[in-house]
Amino acid sequence: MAIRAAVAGASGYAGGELLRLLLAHPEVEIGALTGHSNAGQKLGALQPHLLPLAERVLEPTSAEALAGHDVVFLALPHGQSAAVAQQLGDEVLVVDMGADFRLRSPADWETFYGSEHAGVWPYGLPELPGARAALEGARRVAVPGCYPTAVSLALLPAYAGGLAEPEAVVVAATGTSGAGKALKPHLLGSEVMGSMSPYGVGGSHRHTPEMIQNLSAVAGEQVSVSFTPTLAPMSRGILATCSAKAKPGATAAHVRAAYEKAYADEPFVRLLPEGQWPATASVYGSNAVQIQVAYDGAADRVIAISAIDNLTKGTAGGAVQSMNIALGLGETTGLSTTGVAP
Ligand SMILES: NC(=O)C1=CN([C@@H]2O[C@H](COP(=O)(O)OP(=O)(O)OC[C@H]3O[C@@H](n4cnc5c(N)ncnc54)[C@H](OP(=O)(O)O)[C@@H]3O)[C@@H](O)[C@H]2O)C=CC1
Ligand SMILES: CC(=O)N[C@@H](CCC(=O)OP(=O)(O)O)C(=O)O
Repeated sequence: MAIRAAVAGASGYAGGELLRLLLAHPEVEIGALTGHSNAGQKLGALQPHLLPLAERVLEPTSAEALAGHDVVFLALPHGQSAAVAQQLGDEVLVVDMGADFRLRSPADWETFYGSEHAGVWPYGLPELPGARAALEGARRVAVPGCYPTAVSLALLPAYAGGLAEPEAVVVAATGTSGAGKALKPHLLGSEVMGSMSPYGVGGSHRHTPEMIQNLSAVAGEQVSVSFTPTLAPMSRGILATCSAKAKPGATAAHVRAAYEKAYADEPFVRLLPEGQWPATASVYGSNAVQIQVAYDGAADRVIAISAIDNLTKGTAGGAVQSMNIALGLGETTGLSTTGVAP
């Protein structure tokens, strides 16, 4: 019997990408689709690339509209998920693509999001140690932020292998879809085209505590992350350049071996052959994470670079991968590592 899935926030970028993936998922039947200001509109007017769903009408987001499904995906702005989730019952799988249940520290939540902490759910980054076990049979899942996905996977083998000092420096470029569909003056075409610019500098980006949470758990010691996001003139993609000083005794061979071992059996993470470098174009529309690592002997630093599609592995693909694990389906069902090029 098909798994019936509802999508709240179906008019947004994350909801749209999720629906693209669910349309190709062999076990899923798409149920209710809800929106907010666009409730009452046909999906075809808002997500014209989703032709099979063009005639579907968005309902207002409510517990009644989302009732009667096996899975409810929440692709809502931060702070909106808890109130909806608590009305849905314990037996339904709720997959939250927002930030509300990602952070373990209430103090971090309050500092970076400025509201009351809603709680913590099993974290939907299966590649982290222990994460798959926590997701199996779960009925609540917090999908990671897009930057924390790219950065955590880039640095995981370095910290798990004890090869890097606990002071990471990350500079990452992202596409404009990361900011969602709502109108923002700094995201007008004329501001973004032909230019790259930093934002959220100096430890102020809300994904910083999530990266610290992930990397510290892997390293077994507190890791600091100096994170600088930049906006690039592309619709999708994240390229994260991450580095940390090497621990004494680390060599290029140790670093390569640690990365090969960490990702040998991961279906979506690909350590590229030496000499090849990740590119956002190579993972466009795919659930793949491309990674390359180098040891810079002159600076004695480990340099790890990852590329993901922020909307796919960075959000909707991670949500589907987590759903598959939670429901006992094959983890890769309905997901692809094949991108679109050129
Ligand atoms: N874009 C990305 O790359 C990523 C996004 N996410 C997360 O996914 C979630 C959605 O982001 P995204 O799709 O980019 O954002 P969008 O702005 O594109 O979409 C937001 C969605 O939420 C609905 N919505 C807006 N306000 C409310 C409200 N007050 N109550 C209920 N629904 C509301 C909108 O409905 P309507 O249009 O009808 O008003 C729309 O469907 C966010 O939490 C975001 O952090 C996570 C990782 C990456
Ligand atoms: C360009 C841009 O603004 N990108 C977003 C990406 C974050 C994101 O979408 O993730 P969550 O909202 O799920 O945490 C940002 O930096 O805030």
